[in-house]
Amino acid sequence: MRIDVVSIFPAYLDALQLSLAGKAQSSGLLTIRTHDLRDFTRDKHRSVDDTPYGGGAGMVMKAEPWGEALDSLASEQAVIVVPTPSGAPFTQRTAERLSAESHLVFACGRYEGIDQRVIDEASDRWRVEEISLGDFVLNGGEVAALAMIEAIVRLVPGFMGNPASLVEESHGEDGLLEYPVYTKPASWRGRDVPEVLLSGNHAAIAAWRREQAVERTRRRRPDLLS
Ligand SMILES: N#Cc1c(-c2ccc3ccn(Cc4cccnc4)c3c2)n[nH]c1N
Repeated sequence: MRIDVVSIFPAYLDALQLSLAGKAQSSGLLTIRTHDLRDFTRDKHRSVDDTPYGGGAGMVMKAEPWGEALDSLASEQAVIVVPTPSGAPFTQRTAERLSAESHLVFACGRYEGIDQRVIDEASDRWRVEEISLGDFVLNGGEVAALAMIEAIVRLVPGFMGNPASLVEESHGEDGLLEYPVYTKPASWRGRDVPEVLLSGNHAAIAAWRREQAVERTRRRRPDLLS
């Protein structure tokens, strides 16, 4: 999989070179490249924003640099992912679907957003997905792109050292939240690991974990049970 990320703050995405993403890149599973939108400007001030038509507060990202950037970076089979507060919710299903793609181009906006004509023109040439990380307001798309990319690349076959760790996950196939987890020591500050987890009785452990997952989901995310 190839991922290109375009931003006026490309250094925001440096974290992707760490941890698993960095390892996957060295193994050839994944190529992640970040790009500065200003490198696609043609004026001496390297302008990327201007005042909004129709008035209103803030600035809007100019169409020209984005057009040049997508022309240069997006392959025919690319999916253009546009993080935006007005997008469709990003879910585990979204991550699963995008993890099957060969090329993703993340367009990270700032200010009040990107000139709509960029999205409209791109939609005539590529698959475009406007996606929101959640119902809260960020100052730009970079943090959302980081989260989405991490959720996506960990599902790429061969990426996670132990694929089994992908099986029992919160928001996984059964739609429940994850059960509580414990490790050594068996007793810590007077708090003991639940006996069943030390029993070696795998059926009882599985039943306890399911019960915990259902109870946790009922308390924290009743919407997942409806
Ligand atoms: N995904 C996602 C997001 C964003 C987000 C993503 C991209 C941009 C580009 C600019 N802003 C600021 C801005 C703020 C308010 C209105 N319009 C724009 C962005 C916010 N905010 N919250 C999310 N879940």
